[in-house]
Amino acid sequence: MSGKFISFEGPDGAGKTSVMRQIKADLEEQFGADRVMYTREPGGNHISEQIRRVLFNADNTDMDARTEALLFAAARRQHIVSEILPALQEDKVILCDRYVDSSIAYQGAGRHLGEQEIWQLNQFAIDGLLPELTVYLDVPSEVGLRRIAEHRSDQVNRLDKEKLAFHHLVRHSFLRLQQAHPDRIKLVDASQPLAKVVADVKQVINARYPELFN
Ligand SMILES: Nc1ncnc2c1ncn2[C@@H]1O[C@H](COP(=O)(O)OP(=O)(O)OP(=O)(O)O)[C@@H](O)[C@H]1O
Ligand SMILES: Cc1cn([C@H]2C[C@H](O)[C@@H](COP(=O)(O)O)O2)c(=O)[nH]c1=O
Repeated sequence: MSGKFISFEGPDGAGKTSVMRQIKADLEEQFGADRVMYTREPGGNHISEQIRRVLFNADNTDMDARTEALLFAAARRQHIVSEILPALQEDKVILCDRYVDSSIAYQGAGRHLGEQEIWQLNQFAIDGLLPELTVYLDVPSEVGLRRIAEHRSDQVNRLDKEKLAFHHLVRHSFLRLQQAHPDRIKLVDASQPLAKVVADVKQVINARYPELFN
């Protein structure tokens, strides 16, 4: 098995955490815990986790949109260097909760900074590193936000609190990204029951990496 970089994307409440938990457990059963790494953006190491706290602090209502975009890119850079590159060197399967597509959708479209501008900004951070496979969990914004409101109201972050119009812009940006990069980004209908979503995600991963979930 050689290193594999798989990212998971989706609007808030799409079910990434729930799906990735199951995918990680099943891969660990197949290959052993030391061959699989779950990690998340922004975060995954002590520097990026500090940036995460600044980004999601509900008191930071006056944060400028470009500041926000730069902080996400900075957290991404550190995460690549501290987590992703070493895990690739160690031939692990990397399950990464969000990556550059989230910045394009949330900051580029949601914050009106421009998708191309955010892509350009992030080139310095990612230095050419893209996942081989991105699983995009698609769910209508209303459904995702309802799930969060019903089950996770204690953990609502600064971005979850944005208005519905913001979340619509984010989702449609993800859909455009998927259409522009159909080889890398695979769409899974995440409005289905969780077990079916997990089964569909496994199928998508297996299609790219036949040795996984065979
Ligand atoms: N397919 C599903 N059907 C119904 N409920 C679901 C489904 N997937 C996840 N949920 C529930 O929706 C809520 C949000 O799920 P989860 O935390 O996995 O989403 P997420 O994409 O990681 O969210 P966020 O982007 O905000 O971190 C949880 O309470 C979870 O139990
Ligand atoms: C990487 C990244 C994330 N975001 C947003 C998307 C979500 O609202 C939060 C992350 O929370 P989650 O529980 O980990 O899904 O941050 C963003 O706006 N831009 C980014 O680049």
